[in-house]
Amino acid sequence: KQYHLGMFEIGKPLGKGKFGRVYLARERASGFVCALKVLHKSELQQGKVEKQVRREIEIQSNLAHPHCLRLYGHFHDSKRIFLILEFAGKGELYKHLRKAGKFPEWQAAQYIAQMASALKYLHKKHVMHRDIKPENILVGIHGEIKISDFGWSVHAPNNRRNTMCGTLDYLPPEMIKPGREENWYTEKVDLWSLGVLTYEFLVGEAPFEDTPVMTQRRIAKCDMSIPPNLSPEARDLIKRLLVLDPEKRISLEDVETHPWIIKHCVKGERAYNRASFEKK
Ligand SMILES: COc1cccc(-c2nc(Nc3cc(C)[nH]n3)cc3ccccc23)c1
Repeated sequence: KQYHLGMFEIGKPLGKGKFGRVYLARERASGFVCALKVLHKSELQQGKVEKQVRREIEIQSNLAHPHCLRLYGHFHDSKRIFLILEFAGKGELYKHLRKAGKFPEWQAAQYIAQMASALKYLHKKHVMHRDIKPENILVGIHGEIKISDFGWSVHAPNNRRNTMCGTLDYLPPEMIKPGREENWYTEKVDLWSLGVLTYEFLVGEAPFEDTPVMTQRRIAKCDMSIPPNLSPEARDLIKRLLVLDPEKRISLEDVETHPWIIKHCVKGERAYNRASFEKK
């Protein structure tokens, strides 16, 4: 389907990302509400990210999962590239996290269960995201989360060439330690980042947060401490995700059936608790 700007009614600007602005938009013909991300070709050239944007479009337009932000289509004019994206009504997760400071365990567990489901879907398609962090997660109108910004996602396995920018907090050891052997890494990098995300949801700051040099050193040694007020189940899951050896990290299937997730996410469990509560 061919799209062009005239097909859309542009609404309020939602915000500015790193390489573009995002507007609320509505397709005139269908009335369908979406988010229109406008990227300026000149800025992409300066930032040397055209390839990344092409990859983001290629990968994200082939994804269809409730917890991955949909890319419905794209088009361009002489100066700009337009991405027609799913609209997530409650905006950026990291703003909710900063406002709340940290999330209660039941909320964090629901988010991590949704992330595990999305990552399972991506990994089945041999796509690794490589940039899982609160800034790249949006919240839908029903409070469900959506992984967005697939700019760093690639087909696994991969040998990192392009330099990483932004925070180091979420990088796994195998992506920072210049290995003697080729630093080939797999989608298991997303498991490490899931562990960092779980920690940050529950503690309010990342486990290796420090100066850039210290962060790298602490990641390479998995030097972090889990505050005592976390439940034993939450601590256990974090420790099974933040493992230096990628092959020894807990699998996404085991994350989904982990006691911490079951305790907070299985409907039966909640209904059971409520039922037993009402009986008293
Ligand atoms: C930097 O702040 C930014 C940047 C870009 C978008 C938002 C934003 N986005 C969305 N939803 C979206 C965005 C996309 C690509 N799909 N759905 C909703 C919001 C609601 C309140 C404030 C802000 C919002 C913020």
